[in-house]
Amino acid sequence: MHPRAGRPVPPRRALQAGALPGQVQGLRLTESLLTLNAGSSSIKVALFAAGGEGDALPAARWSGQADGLGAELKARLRVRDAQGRTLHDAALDGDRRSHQGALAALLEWHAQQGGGDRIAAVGHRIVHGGVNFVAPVRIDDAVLAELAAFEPLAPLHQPHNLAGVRAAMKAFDGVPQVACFDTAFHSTQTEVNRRFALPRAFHDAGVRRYGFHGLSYESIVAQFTRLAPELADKRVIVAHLGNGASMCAMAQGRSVATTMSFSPLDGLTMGTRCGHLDAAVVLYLMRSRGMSAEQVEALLFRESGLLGLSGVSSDMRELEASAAPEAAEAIAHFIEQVVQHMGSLAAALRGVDAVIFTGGIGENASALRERILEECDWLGVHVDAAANGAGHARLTTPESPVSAWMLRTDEEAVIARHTVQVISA
Ligand SMILES: Nc1ncnc2c1ncn2[C@@H]1O[C@H](COP(=O)(O)OP(=O)(O)O)[C@@H](O)[C@H]1O
Ligand SMILES: CC(=O)OP(=O)(O)O
Ligand SMILES: [Mg+2]
Repeated sequence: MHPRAGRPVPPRRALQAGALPGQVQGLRLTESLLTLNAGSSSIKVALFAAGGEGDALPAARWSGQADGLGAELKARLRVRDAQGRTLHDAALDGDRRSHQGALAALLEWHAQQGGGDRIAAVGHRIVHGGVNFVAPVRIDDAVLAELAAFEPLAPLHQPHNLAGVRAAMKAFDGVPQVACFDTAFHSTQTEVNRRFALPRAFHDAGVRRYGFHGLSYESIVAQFTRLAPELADKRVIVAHLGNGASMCAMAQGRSVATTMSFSPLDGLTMGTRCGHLDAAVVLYLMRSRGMSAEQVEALLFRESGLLGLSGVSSDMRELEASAAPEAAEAIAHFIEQVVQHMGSLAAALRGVDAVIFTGGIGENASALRERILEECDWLGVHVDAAANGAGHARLTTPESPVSAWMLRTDEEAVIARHTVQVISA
């Protein structure tokens, strides 16, 4: 399947020692750059302006987020400045509720500003990098063609990621485009943890566990290294809980095991994805129910998870507000899966020193976080309900043997830093 499949992937530390997102060792941003991050229900775009003190990139001058994209949700586009003040806030209707429509709306808003920013580069989140892409890379036609081959493995992301590349190539003619991969962070895992128990030839052909949300995990490692350096160097489990959700076990800031695998379908219950599923269910659906590959894909990626369980919504805010018992059951399913995977990942690390929540749900749904933490009490995580409810960074009591934290992921800063490194190389 992949031409260079099977070649051992060299271990690499996701972040250079001492380099944190926002800091680029020995580099300086002299012109503006744009970052594009298409998630399964969102598009995030940020403009990093030229300047900054020393090697530090300034905070994004503005960041725009379109969320609630897709089927039944209320889509909105909001743009905020570096101080968090709202520059633009509008509902997205009709075609604008799609990823492409929302991106067009954002680029239009940017063009209307006429701020004279010369965009020196555009950095893109690309969800699937396969076997070959384990570091950020400048995009050309050959890279684009190779990345398009992964569209069937990440149907909710890769087509949007690559549409973003094409849109940016058109809007910013001749400007370098840089791909930053969700999968790259996990290239430090051992062969044992990257293998499915299939005949070896399949692994060599690229049928293996990749893992995703790597740019988010890099952001969390960098922030946690600043906040609690002694803990960041130990055994940490990060739960990235958003519309897509995964968890990662890390030792010394490097990925050891993660819940997503070949595609972003595996692991936890998600907004519209089923998470872990006995592969024989797929055979049954195709053989006994006569479903086509396209129908099975739609079922597992777009109609399952919280949406399928509740019949109400894929959006955690709507489920929390719903009185339907099915909505409560969907939330309970989500929590149970996080708790069970917490145990599994703690075993992968042979113990755990800290747990961190991030992502749209992990950062904002404090009542849900409290329920997860209570169920993890057996692991030595003793929740401080007041701190958790108040949205503090530290969520556990001072005596808790294992501490828990909430940190806001900043994939944009990671993309910006990688982009400066690639174009300066
Ligand atoms: N205040 C909140 N309370 C509960 N859930 C929230 C809140 N804010 C956002 N979320 C949930 O976060 C999820 C989106 O997460 P996000 O990480 O932004 O998405 P994506 O996976 O598309 O990047 C949605 O389920 C949304 O309901
Ligand atoms: C990989 C993935 O599921 O990403 P997101 O959570 O942004 O949809
Ligand atoms: Mg996301």
